[in-house]
Amino acid sequence: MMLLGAENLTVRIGGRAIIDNVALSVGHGELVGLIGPNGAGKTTLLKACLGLIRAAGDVQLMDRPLARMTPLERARAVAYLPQDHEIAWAVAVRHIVGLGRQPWRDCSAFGDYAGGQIVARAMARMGVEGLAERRANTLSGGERARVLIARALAQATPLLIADEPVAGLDPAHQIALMEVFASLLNEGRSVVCSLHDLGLAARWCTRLVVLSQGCVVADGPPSAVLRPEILRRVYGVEAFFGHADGGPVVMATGLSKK
Ligand SMILES: Nc1ncnc2c1ncn2[C@@H]1O[C@H](COP(=O)(O)OP(=O)(O)OP(=O)(O)O)[C@@H](O)[C@H]1O
Repeated sequence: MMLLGAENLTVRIGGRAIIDNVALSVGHGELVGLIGPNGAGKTTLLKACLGLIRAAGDVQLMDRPLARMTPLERARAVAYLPQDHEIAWAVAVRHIVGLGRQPWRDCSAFGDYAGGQIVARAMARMGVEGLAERRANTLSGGERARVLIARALAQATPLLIADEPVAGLDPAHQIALMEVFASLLNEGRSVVCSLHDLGLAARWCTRLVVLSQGCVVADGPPSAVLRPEILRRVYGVEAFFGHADGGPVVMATGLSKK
């Protein structure tokens, strides 16, 4: 079963194809990094896969047409972390994370017990247990991001779609987050996340999809995708490629000569 299957996906805004005939499929146990320059269409593609914007083409979630799923069915299939990490409400962090349980409210045979455990686990995974009673609108940017990721984890969906989840996180929290994502794969769950950090993409993702001007220009394992000619063509950068303990290292070192 595919968790996500998108075909012939096209998004037109103001007469321009922002997403141009894209195919994207995600199976179980994949950590897919969506990379590409600013304005390539990453956010638009993720939103189209979630049914959040109008798109032509076919999207299936767990082998079912997205268009025919109810909002509740969608919420049980996929969790979404938007790029904007705003929390306007002055409510306790544990309530924000608890919102992730909303799609499952009526189906626990044990009342709130199982849901409470899942919320606690999600907060522990993201290291925000100590913030449980804090008002969410008093958090730092990085804390807010981690709380919202915990909320998405509490939704306990097979698929998590995260738009730039590491933005605003310090290096330790970036790595911790990628470790959390990787740990979901053992449970058969999958993550699709847009990333700007090629080093994280190289080291943690099982697969990279490169978007450029609304088109997928590469799709494969990081070692096949993060090649000098692709980075030069797509980003206009030269990069350092190396190896360190535990995996590959990629870092943009300069702009390519025009
Ligand atoms: N509602 C809209 N109206 C006009 N243009 C739009 C709209 N939404 C997106 N675009 C344009 O579509 C293109 C793709 O935007 P998108 O946000 O998907 O890119 P992105 O790859 O996520 O970029 P970034 O890395 O900067 O976040 C951009 O040129 C953007 O200006």
